[in-house]
Amino acid sequence: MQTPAHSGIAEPLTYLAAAALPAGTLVRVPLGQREVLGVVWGEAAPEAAGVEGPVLRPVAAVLEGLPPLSEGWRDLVDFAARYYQRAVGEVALAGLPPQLRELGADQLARRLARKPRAAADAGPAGDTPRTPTPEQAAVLAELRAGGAGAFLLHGSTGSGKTEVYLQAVAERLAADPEAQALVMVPEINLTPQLEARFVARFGPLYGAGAVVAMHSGMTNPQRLGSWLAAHLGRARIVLGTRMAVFASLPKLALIVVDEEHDPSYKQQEGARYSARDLAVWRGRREGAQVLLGSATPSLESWWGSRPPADGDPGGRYRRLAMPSRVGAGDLPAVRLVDMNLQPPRTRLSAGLVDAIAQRVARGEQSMLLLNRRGYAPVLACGDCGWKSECPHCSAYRVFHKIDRSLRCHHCGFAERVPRACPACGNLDIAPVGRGTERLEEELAELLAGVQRPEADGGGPVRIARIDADSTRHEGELARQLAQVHEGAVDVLVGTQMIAKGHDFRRITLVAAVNPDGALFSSDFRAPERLFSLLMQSGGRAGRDSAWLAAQGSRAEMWIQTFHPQHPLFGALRRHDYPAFAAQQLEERRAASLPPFSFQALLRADARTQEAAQGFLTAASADVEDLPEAAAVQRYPAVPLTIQRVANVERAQMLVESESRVALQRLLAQWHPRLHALRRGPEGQGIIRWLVDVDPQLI
Ligand SMILES: Nc1ncnc2c1ncn2[C@@H]1O[C@H](COP(=O)(O)OP(=O)(O)OP(=O)(O)O)[C@@H](O)[C@H]1O
Ligand SMILES: [Zn+2]
Repeated sequence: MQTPAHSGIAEPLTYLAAAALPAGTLVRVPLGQREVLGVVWGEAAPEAAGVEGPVLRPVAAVLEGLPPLSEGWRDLVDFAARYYQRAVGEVALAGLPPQLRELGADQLARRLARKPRAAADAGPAGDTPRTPTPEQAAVLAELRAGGAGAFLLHGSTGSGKTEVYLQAVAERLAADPEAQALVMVPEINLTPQLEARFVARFGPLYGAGAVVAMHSGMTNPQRLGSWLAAHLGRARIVLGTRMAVFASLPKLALIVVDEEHDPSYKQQEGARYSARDLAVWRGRREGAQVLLGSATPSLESWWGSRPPADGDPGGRYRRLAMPSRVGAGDLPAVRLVDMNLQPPRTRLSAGLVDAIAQRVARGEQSMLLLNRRGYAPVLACGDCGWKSECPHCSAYRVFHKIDRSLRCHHCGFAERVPRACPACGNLDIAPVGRGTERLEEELAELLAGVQRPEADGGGPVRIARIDADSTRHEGELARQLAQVHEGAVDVLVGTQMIAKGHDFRRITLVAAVNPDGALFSSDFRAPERLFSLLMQSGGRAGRDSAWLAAQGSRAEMWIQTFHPQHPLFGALRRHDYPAFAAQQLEERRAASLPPFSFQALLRADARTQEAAQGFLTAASADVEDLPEAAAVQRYPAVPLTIQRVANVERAQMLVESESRVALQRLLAQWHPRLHALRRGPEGQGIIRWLVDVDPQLI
C-alpha cells in the first residue's frame, strides 16, 4: 500500500489474514484511521508475525474477482522502486488506476459484473494493412525471426514506422489468441490519428474493446475500465503514454515504444522513472519482444544497439533500419539562412517570407516552429530598465497580448499588463523578443497581400497557431489539427507540439525561426534534443511524394541561424543522424558522460539557496565513508538554472559513476542517511529533497 510520503517506510507492511493469500492479491487494509488499497507482496517472515512490537491488524477485505497481479508485474514494480529510489508501495500504487483505491470490495464486484462492450460494435470503418515496402518487409522479417529481446528501429521520418508497429502487433496477436501488446507513445493527445488507426485496424478483428487507451487525459472511470480490460485479458492492445508501462498485462508478448527518444518518457515527479528503460527491462523479464522506434534515437539507445566490432561485443539491442521514405519521396532539402547577413533586427528573412508566399499561392501549407509561447518573453521599460520579472521566481513573466497579461510560466502568477512602467511611470514599455503570438501577428502583416489559388476558392492567407495556450480547452488541439489536415490552414505557427509524429499530407515547407538558443546550453543533452526536434519537424514536410511531384514542388526545411557553420546543422543538412550521433558520442566519451557513465541528481528545495546547498554538501560528506564513494563522483552543489520558483530556492548536485552498480549501491545506502540528515540540523529549512536517477535535464 502507499505509506505516507517521505515517512521513510520503503518496505511492505505486515497484516494478518485468515487464510494464506497468494502474492499479488489486491486487498483493503487498515492504515492508521483509514482503510486503503494494498497488494499482497509476499508472506511475512515468521519473526515478523510479532512476538514483540505492535499487534498485527487483520486484512479488512480481499478484492474478489480480480486475479492476483502477476509475479512479472510485481518484479517490475520492485525493480522500478529499487532503481529509482522510491518506496515499493508508492510505485505499485502509481501503476494501478486511481479509482481502484477508492472502490470497496462490493463496489468493485458490481463494476466487474458490468458487461464489456459487445464485440459487434467495432467502431469506425476498418483499416486494411498496406503491402509493406521492401524495407518494412525486411524489418518485419527480422522481428519475426528475432524472438524475444530488444530492437531499435531507426526509420526516417515518413518511412512508415507506424505500419511496421501495426503489422508486428497483428502478427503477434494472430499467433497466440491470448497474446497482448503494449504500444507506447510520448503524448497521446498529440497523435489522435494513431489511436484511430489502431482501433480501425484491430476493432474489426477482435472487437471494439480490444484496444484500450491509458493516459492522464482520461477520467478515472475510463482508466479503471482500461486497466480492468487489460488485467482480465479482454484487451489485446494497450495504447498509452509512459504510465502504461505499468499496465497489468498477463499475456504480454510485444512492447512498442514509438519515438523512443522523446523526453516525455521520463516521469518528472514522484518516482522519476524512464518508461522506455522500464519497457526494455519488462520485456526481458517477461520474455516479450521490445521494439523501440525513432528517426533520431536517443544516444543511449543508439549506442546500445551498436553492431559488434573487433574487441567489442556490440550493444544489447539489435538495430533495424528503414532509411527511405514510403513512395520514394525525398527528405526535405535543408536551407540555412545566415542571419548575420540579414538587415539588423530581421526576424523573418525576406527569402523565407517569399518562399512561404509562393507556397500559399500554390495551395501548399507551411509550418513555422518557434519554441516559445506567448507574445514576448519579456516586457521592458526603455527609460529605467524595468523588466517584467516574476516576484516569486528567478524568471521573467511572459507578455501575452491576447488577454494583455503578464504570466509566469513557472509558477503561474499572472497580472494584467501595467499601463505604465511600475518603476518609473514611463508610458512607453515595450515587448522584447518574440513568442508564437507575435510571430503569428507579424506573419499576418508580411503575408497580407498574398492570395490563395482561385482553384481553392481564393481569398487571403489563413494562419493558425498551435501551442499550449491555443489548446488549453478540451478537444481544442484535436480540432485545430483536424483543420490543418483538412487544408483549412495555409500557415501553421507553433511550438514543438506541431513537430511530433503528425502525418500532414500538404505541408511542403517547415521553418525553424530561431533555434540557436539550444546550441550553447549548459545541458549536454541540448544538442541531441535540438537535432531531433529539427529532424522531426523537417519530417513533417513533403510526406506525400506523389502529390508533391504533381504540384511540381519540393519539400524544404528552412533554418534561420547566426551559426550556420555549426556541425549540428551540417549533419542536419545531410539528414545524417549517424554522423551526428557519432560526433556526439565522441564528445560524450571524451567527457565521460552518458552513455559512458551513469548519473543521478540529488536535489534539495529550501527557503534559502544556502540551506539547499548546505544540505547537499552535508549529504555528500555523509557518504564519504562508504566503499563505493571512491567510484562515485559527487560534484559541488549548484543552483538550478531557474533557481527560484514560487519562492522556493532550488539546488542540485550531480552524482556520476562509470559503474552503474557502484552508483546504485551508493544511492541505496544514501537513502536512509538522507532521511536522517533531513531530521537533523542540516535539514533546517529544507522543504523537500529528491533523487533523480538517469536525469534527462541537467
Ligand atoms: N507500405 C505502405 N504503403 C503505402 N503507404 C504507406 C505504407 N507504409 C506507410 N505508408 C504511409 O506513409 C506515410 C508515413 O508513414 P508513417 O506516418 O508511419 O511514418 P513514420 O515512419 O511514423 O514517420 P514519422 O517518424 O515522421 O512519424 C503514412 O501516410 C502512411 O500511411
Ligand atoms: Zn513565477
